[in-house]
Amino acid sequence: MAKKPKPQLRANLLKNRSTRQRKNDFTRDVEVDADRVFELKSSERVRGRNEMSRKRTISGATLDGNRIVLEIDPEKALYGRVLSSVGSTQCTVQVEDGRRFMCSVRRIVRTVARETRNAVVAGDKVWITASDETTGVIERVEPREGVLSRGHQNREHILVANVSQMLIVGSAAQPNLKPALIDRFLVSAGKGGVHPIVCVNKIDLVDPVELVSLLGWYSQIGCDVVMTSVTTGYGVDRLRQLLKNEQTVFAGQSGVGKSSLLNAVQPGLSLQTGQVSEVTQKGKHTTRYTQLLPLIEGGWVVDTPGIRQMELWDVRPEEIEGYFVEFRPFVALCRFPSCRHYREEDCAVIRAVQMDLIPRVRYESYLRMMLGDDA
Ligand SMILES: Nc1nc2c(ncn2[C@@H]2O[C@H](COP(=O)(O)OP(=O)(O)OP(=O)(O)O)[C@@H](O)[C@H]2O)c(=O)[nH]1
Ligand SMILES: [Zn+2]
Repeated sequence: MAKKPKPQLRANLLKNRSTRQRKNDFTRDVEVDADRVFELKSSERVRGRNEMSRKRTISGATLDGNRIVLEIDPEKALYGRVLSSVGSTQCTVQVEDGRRFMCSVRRIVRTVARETRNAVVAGDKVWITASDETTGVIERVEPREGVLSRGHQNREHILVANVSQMLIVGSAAQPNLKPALIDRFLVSAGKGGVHPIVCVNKIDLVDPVELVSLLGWYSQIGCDVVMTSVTTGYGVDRLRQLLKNEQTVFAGQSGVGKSSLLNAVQPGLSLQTGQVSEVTQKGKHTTRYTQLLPLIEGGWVVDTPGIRQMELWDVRPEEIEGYFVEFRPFVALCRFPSCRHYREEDCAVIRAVQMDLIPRVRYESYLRMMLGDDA
């Protein structure tokens, strides 16, 4: 039987390396599709075609709607998850049967990625072919859901992909609970499209009744809420249940007990924090990178310094209001459509705060974020 020809896809690719250019060999229809695929920024689109883009034929790819899908060999390919990616070239992938492979990335995978730097990131679901027992090549990256990133648009740096929830850890005391910080993390979770869980640890140090009203508010705006004490073991089982089969990023200020909680959930977990030595012109540095820690009961957690310090995640001031979900019923009632709910006349949000329909702590968090006061 004649061998089925490999599907071919002609696409207008962002030029990411300088090889020969082909001119005048495009068809208009495909070109439009390809533009959609790459969602070129308008600034890039107005540049001369020869400067920024060129035509290429990709063998072994098909178009699924707007997306280029790279062909894989179903007999050979293994499905897995990227546990860590150092410099986006050396990726550790754990496949479904639990084996781990150190993988490089097939060049075409970078070529079809919208941004080469983010072609493969920790958390990605990928198809690989094994070269031997311990090494392999990444052949395809599945579409991402729940992406935590830093920076904007074409300067975006994706920290971790396919996160389903964020565990926002605070401590009842030592250090004191900081609702403003919890609220910042909530905005980040909202922006990344991941479900928030508010965890208040060290409840052995206070009377839990003091926390009920605040935590009630968090529960009302759709967060899961859990109180824990690593010292007494209170709440640890419930936390373990919340983490099971989920992809969870740990966030929270230093000293609140994130590492202690990880170890309480699964002994030894927090010791696995990733570290690499990097030699640069300024000498040798130790860089910690994003690493997924698989849970024995299913799912995985991410606990990385870069992700813990969420103040790095830029959210524009005018975006913030949208992440304070309890403001929503009132925003439309403000006199000015552009109301920032700060000093404007006839602001329905401020009225709602005065009537205790919106908790004052949440409103204060909003103002701090909107006005850029991180103190
Ligand atoms: N009383 C009390 N102390 C706790 C509890 N959980 C953690 N601690 C203590 O709090 C301190 C900080 O805990 P860590 O687990 O290192 O906190 P962390 O959030 O990982 O801190 P960073 O690594 O700096 O981000 C340690 O001395 C822990 O023993 C708790 O539930 N109750
Ligand atoms: Zn207003």
